[in-house]
Amino acid sequence: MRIIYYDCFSGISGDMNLGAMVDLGMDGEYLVGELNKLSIRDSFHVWFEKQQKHGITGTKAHVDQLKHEHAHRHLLDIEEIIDDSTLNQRVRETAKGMFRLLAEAEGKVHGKTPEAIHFHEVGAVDSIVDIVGAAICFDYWNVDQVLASPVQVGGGFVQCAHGLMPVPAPATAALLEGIPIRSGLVDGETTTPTGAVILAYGADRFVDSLQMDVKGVGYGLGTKDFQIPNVLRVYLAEVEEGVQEEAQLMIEANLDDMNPEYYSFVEERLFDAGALDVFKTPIIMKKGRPGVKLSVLCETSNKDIMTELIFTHTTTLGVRTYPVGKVMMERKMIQAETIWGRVDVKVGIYKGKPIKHKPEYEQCAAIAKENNLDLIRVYDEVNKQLEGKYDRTK
Ligand SMILES: O=C([S-])c1cc(C(=O)S)c[n+]([C@@H]2O[C@H](COP(=O)(O)O)[C@@H](O)[C@H]2O)c1
Ligand code: NI
Repeated sequence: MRIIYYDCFSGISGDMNLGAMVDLGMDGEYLVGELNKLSIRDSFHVWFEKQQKHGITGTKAHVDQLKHEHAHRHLLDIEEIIDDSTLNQRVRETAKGMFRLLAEAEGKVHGKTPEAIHFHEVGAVDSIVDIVGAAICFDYWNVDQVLASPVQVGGGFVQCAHGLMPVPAPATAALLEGIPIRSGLVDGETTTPTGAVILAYGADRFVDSLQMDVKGVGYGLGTKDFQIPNVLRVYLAEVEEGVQEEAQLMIEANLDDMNPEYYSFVEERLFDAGALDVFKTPIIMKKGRPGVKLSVLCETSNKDIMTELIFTHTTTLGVRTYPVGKVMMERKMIQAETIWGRVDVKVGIYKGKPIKHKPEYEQCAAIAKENNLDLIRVYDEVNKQLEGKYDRTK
């Protein structure tokens, strides 16, 4: 499987992304030619330059604004600009999808609907170039999956049109919901709303570590200078199809003196903080005492927060930790149209072949309750609808 892996140790912004893509081998002239399909082509000049940061040679993308503008665009204005272009449909849909996500994040922050949002900085010409450019890049590389590392957001405060904003800026924080982030490596904004939306929309998965066969590496240089190299690294790589082995961590504690009511409380906290799994095993401890082994599977980088939660919310005085390899089948979601409505179905893919599927339990249970049916009948109907929809032998 061909992938692009975003290594966001110093975050991501729209121009760092464009620079990294050209550095990875995308023809800069092709990218500029595609961007010139926008009706606002006379308002910008995009060019690329090889530069160094901390001795790392990479590509700096320059987006010069040619006309002074005070345009405060709404989502509909931007959708119109994109639709008026001669860009291919996939690029137009991706770019509009990213702007909608951005508008939803801004809407959440400013208490407005996405349509009512008055984009200022994030709707300026350079943001349109960065986002449409990102859509052109995704279309150009046409990889099977886009993966990314946890995202460094930086720290401190940033000056923007709203005034001083905490880093990550609120729109960035809203866009990064559900995405693993790291903060505080530098005093400044390493990830902007535009960078965040590229990952929030474009990345299929976020992983701490990855086994890959690297085919190319590109560095996109940022504008600011930090103590760390302000660059975005991207890899073009092959990963083995069907199975993915990731290094994760198991944290365990044996408990024999805890109020049973505390378990669900700590479990909820652990899941909220990003635990990948939490489970309990009955055990017999010394002196014949019955107890419970609490096991928490998590990303290695979440060790401290998980340990703190276990120490704070259980009676244990210590935990055991050990690295585990987690082998995952590739998954894809498909839909089954049943007589009671649509049901999502997870398909497990091994070495490129779909070999099993599982209807989403919550949706089947809701249908069973609403229609006074037994669950087996609902599962049978979903399975019937999927017959011939995917071929297990291919
Ligand atoms: O323009 C708007 S509404 C805006 C909102 C926010 C919020 O977090 S809300 C933040 N910013 C800042 O503007 C610059 C530009 O970001 P790009 O993504 O266009 O590079 C950046 O510092 C944002 O934090 C703008
Ligand atoms: Ni804003």
